[in-house]
Amino acid sequence: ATQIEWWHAMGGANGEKVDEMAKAFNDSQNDYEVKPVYKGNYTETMTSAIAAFRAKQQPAIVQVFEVGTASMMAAQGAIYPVHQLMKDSGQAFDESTYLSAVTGYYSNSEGQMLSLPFNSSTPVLYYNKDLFKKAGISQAPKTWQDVESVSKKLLASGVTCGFTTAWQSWVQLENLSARHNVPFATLENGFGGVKTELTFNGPLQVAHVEKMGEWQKNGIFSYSGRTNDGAAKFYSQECAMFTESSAGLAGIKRNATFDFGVAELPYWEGKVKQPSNTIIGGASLWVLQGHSKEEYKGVASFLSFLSSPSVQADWHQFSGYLPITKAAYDLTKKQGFYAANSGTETGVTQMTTGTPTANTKGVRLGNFVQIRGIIDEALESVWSGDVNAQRALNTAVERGNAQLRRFEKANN
Ligand SMILES: O=P(O)(O)OC[C@H](O)CO
Repeated sequence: ATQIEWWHAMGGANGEKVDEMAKAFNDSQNDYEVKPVYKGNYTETMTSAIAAFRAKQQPAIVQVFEVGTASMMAAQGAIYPVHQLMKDSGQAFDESTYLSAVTGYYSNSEGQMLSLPFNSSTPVLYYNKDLFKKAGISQAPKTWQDVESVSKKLLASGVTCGFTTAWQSWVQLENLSARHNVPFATLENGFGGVKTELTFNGPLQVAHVEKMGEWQKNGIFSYSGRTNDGAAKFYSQECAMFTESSAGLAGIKRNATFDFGVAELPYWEGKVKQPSNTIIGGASLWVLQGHSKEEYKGVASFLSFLSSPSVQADWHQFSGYLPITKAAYDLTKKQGFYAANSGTETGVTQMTTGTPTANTKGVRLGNFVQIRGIIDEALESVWSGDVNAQRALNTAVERGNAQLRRFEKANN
């Protein structure tokens, strides 16, 4: 069989599921063998793929997080656009069967899909129902004001921390901005071109980060690191709430020894009438140039397999990643999964309510990996009490804009 390498960043429960999916594809036919290779976290996987490409050792498929999207789109000689691959391989491929809220992010200006949004997510709030009960709280928080008042009750009942967060830039700045229909960057958050400039140092973001700085001091918030390390504090019941990707679900289901609920990402009451949709995260599968026609036929067949309603629905239900096709969503509904597993539809409805605006389609920036690092440093300087929110965000905007100008120069 023709071998196809698939580099990915899925660890833990979702990593095991990835192996299972590749095996199911391999067992379903005799021509191709997909070999999934775990390359570390998202940044490590992307860095390895770039290095491998330079050394002409690149895999046929690589999973790249949403942060790397603009860079991948710009790497024209290195990628094989998925819509083109499907056409060249004679695979049936209808872009309209995918959820537009998801595919819009990974399509070019002509609406053609450049990568396959294999695992798209959006952030939600997980909460520990047992600890809530003990503290006499009967409702999940809807607003950040609620998060504060609920946390005070939790702390009074003996809980160590109100909430922690995963992916602080994604949840507490990128999605915070979208939820309040406020720009994170100019030119439609970067969708409008490489001349985009960061704007996340506005009044909404500054007030939120300032508040979180205060909460870090009084125990309402507890910082846990840049990716999803906060999960450990939620599992151990140190923190009663956790803002994290919808795909945190697989790990929580496996590790939580308590009853938990899923609520929508909070918003600030008084700062927006109706909160807007949250935005996309997770990753997509990019096909890289430099392989044989036969391998590409296998890749196309594998991508069709991954998009098929039963495989998609199973992956969505197991992981908490969004269903990428309407058929997978309908199938999940028909199977009674949402009704039987309360909270599992939260991410989907939150992501697809209302019509996306220029501020809520997503964030697509060049050198975003570096910009996330700059934002992480800025936020950490606030959590440690060294710098105030306004100054920290001003500095991050200034340093981030320098990264954007560098990208503009290289890609204009
Ligand atoms: O945990 P994931 O895979 O949903 O990804 C979350 C963020 O989008 C990473 O940038």
